[in-house]
Amino acid sequence: MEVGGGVIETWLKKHRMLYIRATKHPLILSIRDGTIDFSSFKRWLGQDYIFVRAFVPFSASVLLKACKESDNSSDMEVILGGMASLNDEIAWFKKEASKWGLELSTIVPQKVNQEYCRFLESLMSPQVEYTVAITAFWAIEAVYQEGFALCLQDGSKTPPELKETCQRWGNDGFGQYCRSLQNIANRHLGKAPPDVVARAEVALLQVLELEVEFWNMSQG
Ligand SMILES: Cc1ncc(CN)c(N)n1
Repeated sequence: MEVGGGVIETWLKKHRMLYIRATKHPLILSIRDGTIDFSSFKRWLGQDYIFVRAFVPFSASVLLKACKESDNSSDMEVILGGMASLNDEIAWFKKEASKWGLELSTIVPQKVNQEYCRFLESLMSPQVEYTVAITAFWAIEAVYQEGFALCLQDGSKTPPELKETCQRWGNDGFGQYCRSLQNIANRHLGKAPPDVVARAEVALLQVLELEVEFWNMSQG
């Protein structure tokens, strides 16, 4: 439970407006207030399935970097735990898609999704430092955690059909996982040279921008 007072918290204050645009996007707010257009949800579901499939090899690359570059063996265990739940996540997408009558094999990735997947690929290069990759990895998970947790708060009017989706990323266990990733990122950022820290900040901003665009794309 170390979270607080690290580089990440400084950045979240500095880039607060962008962080809010990513975590409290109108699409998320429309889930929370029950006004969501289900065609937007279906578009998001199909596109996110493609994204998550690209996220798996990125996660594997972060795991590899952790094994090679981290001084703490628990980093590997935290990342491995996240990867194990990605296996479950892919199965969930398939089940959810069939519930909504979506044929996943026919879905074509939209331009923003392609850009996001290309960004993940760029981070998979061995030249990208573990500190930069783990910062992006944390941000990608944290944005979903924060956004979907909002839809589970008391007083939210999330439609019953979407509760399971919100639980997937908004649950407390996933919240704890994101805090563990944040602690790892903070620990590495705290001892990284300034050029690496600067690249990690750029990666964070890229994630946040892409997340906003991903929601925009889903909204149609
Ligand atoms: C676009 C996006 N961002 C983040 C997550 C959470 N892994 C996701 N599934 N999709």
